Amino acid sequence: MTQGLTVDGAGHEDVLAALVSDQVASKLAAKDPTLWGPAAEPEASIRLGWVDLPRTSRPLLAEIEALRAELLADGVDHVVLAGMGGSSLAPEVITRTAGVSLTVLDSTDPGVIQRSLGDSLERSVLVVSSKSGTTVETDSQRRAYLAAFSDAGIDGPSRIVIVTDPGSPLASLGEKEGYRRVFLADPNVGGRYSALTAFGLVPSGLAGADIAELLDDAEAVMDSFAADSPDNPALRLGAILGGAHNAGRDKVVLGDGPGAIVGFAAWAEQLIAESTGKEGKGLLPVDVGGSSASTPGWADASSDATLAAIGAPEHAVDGQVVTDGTLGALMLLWENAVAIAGRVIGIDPFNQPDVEEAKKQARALLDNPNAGDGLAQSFVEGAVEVYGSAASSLEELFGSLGSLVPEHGYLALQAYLDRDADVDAASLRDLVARTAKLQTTFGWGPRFLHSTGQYHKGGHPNGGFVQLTGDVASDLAIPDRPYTFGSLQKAQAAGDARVLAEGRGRPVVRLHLADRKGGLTQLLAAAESATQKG
Ligand SMILES: O=P(O)(O)OC[C@H]1O[C@](O)(CO)[C@@H](O)[C@@H]1O
Repeated sequence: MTQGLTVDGAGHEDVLAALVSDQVASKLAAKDPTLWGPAAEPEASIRLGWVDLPRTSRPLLAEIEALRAELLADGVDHVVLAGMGGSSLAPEVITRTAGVSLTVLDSTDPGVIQRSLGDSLERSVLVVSSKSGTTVETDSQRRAYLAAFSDAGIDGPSRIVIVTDPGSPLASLGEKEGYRRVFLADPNVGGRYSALTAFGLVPSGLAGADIAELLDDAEAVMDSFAADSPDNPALRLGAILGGAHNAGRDKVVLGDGPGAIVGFAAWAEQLIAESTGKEGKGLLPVDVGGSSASTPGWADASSDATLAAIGAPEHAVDGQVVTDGTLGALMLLWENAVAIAGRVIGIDPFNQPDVEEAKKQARALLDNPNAGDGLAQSFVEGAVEVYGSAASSLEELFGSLGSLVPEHGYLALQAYLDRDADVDAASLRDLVARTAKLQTTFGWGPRFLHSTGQYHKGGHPNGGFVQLTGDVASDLAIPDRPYTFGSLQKAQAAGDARVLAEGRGRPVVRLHLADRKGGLTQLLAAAESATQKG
């Protein structure tokens, strides 16, 4: 057993034996880019920097600590992070685990942005994190903060810290505009593998998390992942995940045990979905929140899912795998295991071929907003407008969602709303899963587009999609852009709906809340009633 880490689970011993005899673990530790076949080799050759980050990231620690001290000396102690997907999910879980405060802006909802701008601006530093330096959400948030700093008489550039890849447009902008600091991250690490690079460490360290301990915890298990042995926990987890996929279990249910690391599943979702969900294959991560006998998707999971607990589950289930340990150890474990599962599944775990399409559609819709999502209006019930459904009432709609997809398909709820003010939307997941008796995911848009979005478009073609959108009470301009946050959010939902429905032939239903609060109350009541009847 590796110190600080447990992987408890069995199965697919043949797959494990093949991985051992092919020396996959030692080759991965040596950054061998040939492990995923010739087509993946060029990408893999520039994406394996993550395997030894617990050692190579050490020099960053002193730099981050020095900047934190400087900011604190200036009275700046409120850290806000603008970043999507791999540029924010790791800092979110790291800071939550450490119990320190970090405001994560990974939304285009005008209410979310306005609330953040109104919170302690005079004490704020904005960390703008983007590997590509071109992500529209992140750039828009940077613009909004610069304008707000300027309006408040604060020197904006001195309050902006950049994390990006060398040579990106954001790197040059940061230098040109004289931002407080530009951290150049290791370019040989992709976004979803970047937890232990500057992308994970800078915002977390500035917010006060013990990032040295995080690296220590990861380093403590790193060498055990290089062993070509059936006892190697990463090899075992990779064999279970990949072997299960190839035997028809195309979903991984992530169930938090009591006291599990909060937010780990949201981080793992991106790693699993973006890495494996492509070419009509892959593992759909389903974050079910708990792991009790009454958690929909956990105890009642069927033969299409592998159950993976984060921490010991409340309700043990046959065939489950339990992963437990420190955050640093778990992150490195899952990164290794997903890369290994990618080899078993037969895909390139380091590309994300289907993500760009929805971005293109959203850009086109910003230029031509009247084009919409192409879904016809079905009916209006109270504050809810329904598009793309054959049902004639909300209760009927919730009662019939399961029939949208084939046996062992899945449903995805995608809420382009405010994840604090409209948090009740997340309760729909359990109700829908219970009624449809299908694995059901829930994601906040546009956040999920940079996470599970790749799987929904590129993975197994057996998903049905329910978008939730809402009227905006008070919109917010994006400085020097011809669109607002509200219109960007709308275009992102419509763009993704178009790619899913027209591009991929997947069923898409949209529920638009003309009044968010009232509409959500109606949706919950209708879903509850469909559950009772179902
Ligand atoms: O760091 P960036 O370049 O802003 O990208 C953010 C996220 O967007 C994606 O490219 C997907 O859209 C992810 O892979 C990445 O983590």
